[in-house]
Amino acid sequence: MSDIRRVGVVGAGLMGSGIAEVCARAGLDVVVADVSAEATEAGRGRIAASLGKAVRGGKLGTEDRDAALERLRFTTDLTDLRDRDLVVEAVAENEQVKIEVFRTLDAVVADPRAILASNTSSIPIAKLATATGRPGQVVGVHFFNPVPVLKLVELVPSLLTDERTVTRAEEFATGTLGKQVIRSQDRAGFVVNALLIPYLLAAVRMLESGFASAADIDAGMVLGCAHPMGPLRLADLIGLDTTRAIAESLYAEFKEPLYAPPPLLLRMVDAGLLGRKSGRGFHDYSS
Ligand SMILES: NC(=O)c1ccc[n+]([C@@H]2O[C@H](COP(=O)([O-])OP(=O)(O)OC[C@H]3O[C@@H](n4cnc5c(N)ncnc54)[C@H](O)[C@@H]3O)[C@@H](O)[C@H]2O)c1
Repeated sequence: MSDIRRVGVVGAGLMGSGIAEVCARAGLDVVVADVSAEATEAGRGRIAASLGKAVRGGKLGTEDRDAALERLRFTTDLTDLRDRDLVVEAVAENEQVKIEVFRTLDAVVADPRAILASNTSSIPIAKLATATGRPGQVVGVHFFNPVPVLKLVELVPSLLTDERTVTRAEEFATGTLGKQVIRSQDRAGFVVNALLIPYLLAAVRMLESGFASAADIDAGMVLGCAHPMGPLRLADLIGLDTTRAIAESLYAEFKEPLYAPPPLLLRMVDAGLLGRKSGRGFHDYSS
């Protein structure tokens, strides 16, 4: 049984709010930090909406929903994470921003045994670990979107992670959160994104070249391959800024053209068309 009871989550976006929700539903005390009150309020709203959906779907009782909400606190001050046993970083996919967060967590989190985990999709864990004075305690714990629904967690030790940290993180993900774990070496993209992102980028290139419409590309993979959603809708769900950032990390690591983000994806992010979270991406979500 995991000894981790007090969890911190940095970043209250799509993933941070999902991670905070599953931790609160598992009975843990959770503090969620973001840069502004607007961001923490948006995170709180996302969690409340997701819990409401679980209640309506008969997966959660109203008392359990209320108890989960009571276990969550929100802050804009990372020093509120001082007493945490585990902190999961889920800020934007930007190496410099993440390194700064890890430096601060290293200075703030009091227990030297506490685990500092990253939900990064593609940034090497070793780079985040060496920003701290406790690289043995830093590990990748990569959840999937939507976190309350998808079972998988990729566990990514760096060359510097202690085996005890890996075991504790695995016990937490499986025993406490009920997730299924696969292990990956510390390579950009780990297992799933190294396979998934080239496929999503190929769909963007297909659209960009006029080969087929967005609706037909998505319908092709849903109806022809029984995928639950097509690649362009999936990129919209991940967020086009996040998809672009993961592709850039993969390209920087492997220098393979199949990982290079196509110009259409770059321009859509420049234009603020980020997918579902902004209301428009390859498809329209405004209504
Ligand atoms: N979107 C996905 O499908 C998905 C899946 C798995 C992993 N991830 C990874 O999870 C991480 C977060 O992605 P997301 O989709 O939740 O992004 P998002 O844009 O929805 O949320 C990022 C949040 O981080 C906050 N933030 C930025 N800088 C911060 C700082 N210095 N301190 C505190 N908060 C800060 C932002 O205000 C925002 O609320 C990324 O590393 C991403 O690669 C994303």
